[in-house]
Amino acid sequence: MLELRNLHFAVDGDDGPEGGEKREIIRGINFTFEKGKFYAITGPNGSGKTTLAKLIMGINPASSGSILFDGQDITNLSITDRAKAGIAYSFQHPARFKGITFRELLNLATGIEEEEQLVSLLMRVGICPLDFLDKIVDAKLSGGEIKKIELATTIARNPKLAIYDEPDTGIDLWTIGPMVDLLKREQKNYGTTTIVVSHNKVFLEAADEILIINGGRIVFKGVLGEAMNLLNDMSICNFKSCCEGDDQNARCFR
Ligand SMILES: Nc1ncnc2c1ncn2[C@@H]1O[C@H](COP(=O)(O)OP(=O)(O)OP(=O)(O)O)[C@@H](O)[C@H]1O
Repeated sequence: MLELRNLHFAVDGDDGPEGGEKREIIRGINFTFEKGKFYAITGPNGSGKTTLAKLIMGINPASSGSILFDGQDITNLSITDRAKAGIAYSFQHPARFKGITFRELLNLATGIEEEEQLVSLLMRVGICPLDFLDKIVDAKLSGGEIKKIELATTIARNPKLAIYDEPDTGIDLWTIGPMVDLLKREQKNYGTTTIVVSHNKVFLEAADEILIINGGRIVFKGVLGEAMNLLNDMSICNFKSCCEGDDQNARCFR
C-alpha cells in the first residue's frame, strides 16, 4: 500500500566557505508497507526516523527517489493532497492554536458537528468528552493532554495510513497501555495501516514488523525477537566514537 523506492533526503550542510556540502539524512530507503499491518520504526536519536515519517506525509520533500501510495506516485503531492488520499500524521510536538477548541479542531478534521457523533467519536478514542470537548487547544494544555488530542484528531479522520511520531511523549504510565490497545483496535476494526515512530518497547511489542533506522538507512526489518540483538548492541549508538571505547565505562545513560 505504501512503497518507498530509493528515497533520499538531503539538507544544506552548515560548514565550508559556501555553506558546505549537502548532508544526507535519509540515504536510499527501499521498503514496502503492507495494507493493514502495524509497523514500529525505532533507532537511535538523530538517526532519521522523524525525517522519514515526514517524507511520507510530504512535510519534507524527497531529494530523490519516489513514494507510491495505493499504486499512485505521490512523491510530488502536497501534504493536503496526501491527506485527501488517506494519510494522516500525528506530530511528536503538536501545534497549539490560540482560541480554538478541541470541538472546532475535530470539526475541521472530520466535518462532524453533531454532539452525539462527537461524543461517540471521543468514546471510540478513549477520551472523556465532558472533560475534553470544549478545552482550548492552546499553550495551557499539558503535554499529555495535547498528545491525546492530536492522537484523537488523527484517528477521527479514519485514515488508510496513520503515522504517529512518538505518541507516548508526555503520556502518563496509566495511559500508554490503553493507547497501544486503541491503535491495535483501530488497526483491527478499520484495517488502518499504522506506523509508529517510538523508542518505547510496548509499541515494538505491538508491531507486526519493526524497522530499525540508523544513519538514515534501514539496518533491520523483521519481528521483535530477531531485533533484540541489534537493539541491545552498543555499536548502533551514534555517539560511540565520542566515548571512551568498548572496554571503558562509556558514562552514558544506556
Ligand atoms: N530540515 C532539516 N534541516 C537540517 N537538519 C535536519 C532537518 N531535518 C532533520 N535534520 C537532522 O537530521 C537528523 C535526524 O533527525 P530526525 O528528527 O529524523 O531524528 P530522529 O531519528 O527522529 O531522532 P529522535 O529519536 O531524537 O527523535 C538530526 O540530526 C536532525 O537535526
